[in-house]
Amino acid sequence: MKTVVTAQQMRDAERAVWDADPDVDLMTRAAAGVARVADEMAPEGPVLVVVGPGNNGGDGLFAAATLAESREVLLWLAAGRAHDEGLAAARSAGCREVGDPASARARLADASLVIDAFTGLGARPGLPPDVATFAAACEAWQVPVLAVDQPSGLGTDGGPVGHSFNATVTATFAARKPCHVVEPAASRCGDVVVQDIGVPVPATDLRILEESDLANWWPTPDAASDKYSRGVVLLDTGSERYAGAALLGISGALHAGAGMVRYAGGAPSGLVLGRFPSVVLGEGRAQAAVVGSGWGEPDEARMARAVELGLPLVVDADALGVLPDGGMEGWLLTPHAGELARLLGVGRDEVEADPLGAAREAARRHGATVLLKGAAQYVAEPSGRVTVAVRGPNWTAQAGSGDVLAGICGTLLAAGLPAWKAAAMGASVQALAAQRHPGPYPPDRLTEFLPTVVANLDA
Ligand SMILES: NC(=O)C1=CN([C@@H]2O[C@H](COP(=O)(O)OP(=O)(O)OC[C@H]3O[C@@H](n4cnc5c(N)ncnc54)[C@H](OP(=O)(O)O)[C@@H]3O)[C@@H](O)[C@H]2O)[C@@H](O)CC1
Ligand SMILES: Nc1ncnc2c1ncn2[C@@H]1O[C@H](COP(=O)(O)OP(=O)(O)O)[C@@H](O)[C@H]1O
Ligand SMILES: [K+]
Repeated sequence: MKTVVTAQQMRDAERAVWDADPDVDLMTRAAAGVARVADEMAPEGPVLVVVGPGNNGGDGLFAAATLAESREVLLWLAAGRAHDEGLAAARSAGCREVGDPASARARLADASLVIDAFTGLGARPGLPPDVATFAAACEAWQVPVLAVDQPSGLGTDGGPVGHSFNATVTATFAARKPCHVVEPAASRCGDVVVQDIGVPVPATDLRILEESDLANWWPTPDAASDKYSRGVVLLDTGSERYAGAALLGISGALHAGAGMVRYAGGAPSGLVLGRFPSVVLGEGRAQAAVVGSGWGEPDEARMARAVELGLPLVVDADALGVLPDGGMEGWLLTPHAGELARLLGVGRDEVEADPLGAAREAARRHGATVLLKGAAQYVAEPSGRVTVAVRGPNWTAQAGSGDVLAGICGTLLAAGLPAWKAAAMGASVQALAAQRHPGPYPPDRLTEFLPTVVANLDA
């Protein structure tokens, strides 16, 4: 798991380092990391550095000075002022300056790399018009962009995206910031490289899951295991009309390694058994249940029966419209952005502009864990802690992916994992399966890759 820190948390962590040793030179370390990544991205050709007025520009200037030892480096002082010592170092290393925005844009024709060192932790969202035009030109001409700390124009802590750089690679320091992992900003960051600059990272309430976590936590049976101890998951999903949802959820549950899958939903039993003969029909002892996928409509009576089971529930799709008033501790709600908007009584655009805030609010209000599904997937707990799942390729945006995911999460809940882990691991393993088996595969085919992905998880 990797911690994500806000701008303020990062500044506090840096201050603690300086308090301990006032002479420590964090900027030199940061700049060295930037220069290294720049050389890896584009080993030769002119580099154009967009220099802002603060320390982010300072990082860019010291990196420029290093790069100028072996290649042509141009500076655009886009704010008209710049970090004094950094500028002196870059000038004495032989960097040349472009005088105005039009000349900077003209140099894009032969630049092999643009380094965006306009703003970082001190950024106000948005860009001055000249810089916004330049950023758009980089995108239009497909010039690789290395963003220092973050693409300028984004708010460090996330939020709506206006004019900003669209980075190929972002080199950040000590830890990722919310803009690197939370949409819509995350999609502007490209590959995020974290440079260690000797600033210890504090624990926070936002973190991202990694493959090694899956490897360490995946419930693996041992000699003492039997089908019951591994976890029985009950699915009350599907209907005559949406029978496929039942098959998809069952496939997810079985391929994630359920000890037993019971099916007590509305899909024809012949269809279920014809496809999955190991499924046991009807209710019975179980450790977790999955409800809502493919019901076709919110159904209060069906929800009431599920509540009576007294099990931790995965609540998906139509069942999200008939949540009980309370008593959902240990449950997992799995809305996509539209369903979360309905839960909160706000517009979908509001959820999309602040997915983290929306997921946290729903978890707090309902006293349950919330997995907000989409390109980036966030698992919010009632305490406010959020875990971001491993990201998958965008072709998994297809009907049925959510049904499969609910089944996977059901299996993990039944195996005894807490709801946040079941959700973050379930979403991540589905993403890894899609990453490792480039499709597009339909969601049920993708479930067949889950066992090999689990068997080969890299610790
Ligand atoms: N802390 C450390 O020592 C370390 C920090 N490091 C580096 O320093 C970075 C933080 O530096 P920082 O605090 O100087 O802020 P920075 O991001 O350069 O921006 C502030 C300036 O930008 C301006 N400005 C803001 N938004 C704007 C906009 N939309 N449009 C136009 N202007 C805008 C703003 O103007 P003002 O708000 O004053 O009008 C102010 O002048 C950090 O990200 C990392 O790269 C590393 O070296 C490691 C050690
Ligand atoms: N942009 C995207 N990139 C990658 N995966 C996505 C994206 N959007 C959605 N998904 C996938 O689709 C799932 C959500 O599916 P959902 O809308 O609930 O489908 P359904 O209800 O039809 O099964 C997510 O969990 C994720 O796996
Ligand atoms: K930047």
